[in-house]
Amino acid sequence: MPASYAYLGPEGTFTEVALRTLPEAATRELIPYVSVQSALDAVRAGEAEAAFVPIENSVEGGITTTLDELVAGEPLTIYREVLLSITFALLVRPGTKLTDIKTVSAHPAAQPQVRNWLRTNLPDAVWESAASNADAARLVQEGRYDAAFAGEFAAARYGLEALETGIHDAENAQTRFVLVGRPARPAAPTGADKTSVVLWQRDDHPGALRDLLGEFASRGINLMLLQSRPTGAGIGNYCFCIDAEGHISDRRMAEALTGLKRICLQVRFLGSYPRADIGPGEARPTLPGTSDEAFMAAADWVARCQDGRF
Ligand SMILES: O=C(O)C(=O)Cc1ccccc1
Repeated sequence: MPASYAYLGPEGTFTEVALRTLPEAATRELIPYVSVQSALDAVRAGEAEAAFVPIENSVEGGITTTLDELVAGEPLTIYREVLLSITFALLVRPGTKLTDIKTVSAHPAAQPQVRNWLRTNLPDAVWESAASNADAARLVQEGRYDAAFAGEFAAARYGLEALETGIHDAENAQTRFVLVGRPARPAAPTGADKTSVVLWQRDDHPGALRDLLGEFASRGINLMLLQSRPTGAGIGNYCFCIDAEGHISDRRMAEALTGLKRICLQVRFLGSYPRADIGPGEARPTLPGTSDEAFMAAADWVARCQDGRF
C-alpha cells in the first residue's frame, strides 16, 4: 500500500493546509492532484492510500463534485474530517493595482464567500472558475487572469502579492474536508462521531422522504447534513446524502441503518468517523430510551417474551 495521500492541489490550496493539520499526514507523502475526481481516482486505482478533498462549505453547502463522486462509482469510505476557517486574500502579480483588475479567478465554492466584496470593490471584473484556489493563483502567475482569491499563504508559492486580505462575506465561514479511502472497517467510536450515508428511495409517494428521516428521528439521531443530488435518471429523481450524529457501532445507528436498508432501494454507507466540531466524548446525550443499554434491555425483554419468561 503506497504511504501517500492525494489531495486537491496544486500546492497552496486550503485543502493542503487542512490536510497538514492531521497528525497522520506527517508520515505520508502528500501528492497534489488537479481535481477532486483525479485525487479520488488515484485511491480507486491503488496509487494513493487515501485522498483529501473539500466536501462542504458553511456558506454554500455541499461541494457537489465531491458528493457526486462519493455517490457514484466504485465505493469509497470517509476516514476522517477536518474543519477549516476560511478567509480569502486577493492575490495579484506584484505591482498590479485594483483598477488594473479585469478578471478574477477562484474555485467555484469561493464565489459565494466573496460575492459582496466583488460587488463593492470590483463590480466589473469577470469571474473565471478554476480547479482550485491555488490553481487560480498559478493562472495569475502565468498571466492568464489578473487576480485570484486564495489563501494568503499561496502568495509566496506563486510569486504573487496580496492586494487585500481577510476577505469573507460571511463571518466564521468554514469548509469541511474529508480523508477518503477504500472501504475499510470504521475507526473505533470516540464518543463524538458522525455517520455518512447515501439513500435512494424505493418509490415516489407522499411522505417518502419523511419515511427515510423517520428512521433516524424515531431513534433519537440528530442529522447534520441533508443534501439531495440528482440521480441522473430524469427530473425529480434524487438521492439523499445524509450525515447523522453517531457511529455505526451505536445500537441506535445500527438499527436506523437496518430500517433504511429495508425500505430504501439502495443505501451506500460512506463511513463512521470522529467529528471535527467537538472533541472525543463530547457528543450530546441521546434521547431517553435510545442508549445502547436501552436497546439491549428492550431486545432482552422481547427474547424473554418469545421464551415465555415475561
Ligand atoms: O482547497 C482549496 O483551495 C480549494 O480550492 C477548495 C476550496 C474552495 C473554497 C473554499 C475552501 C476550499
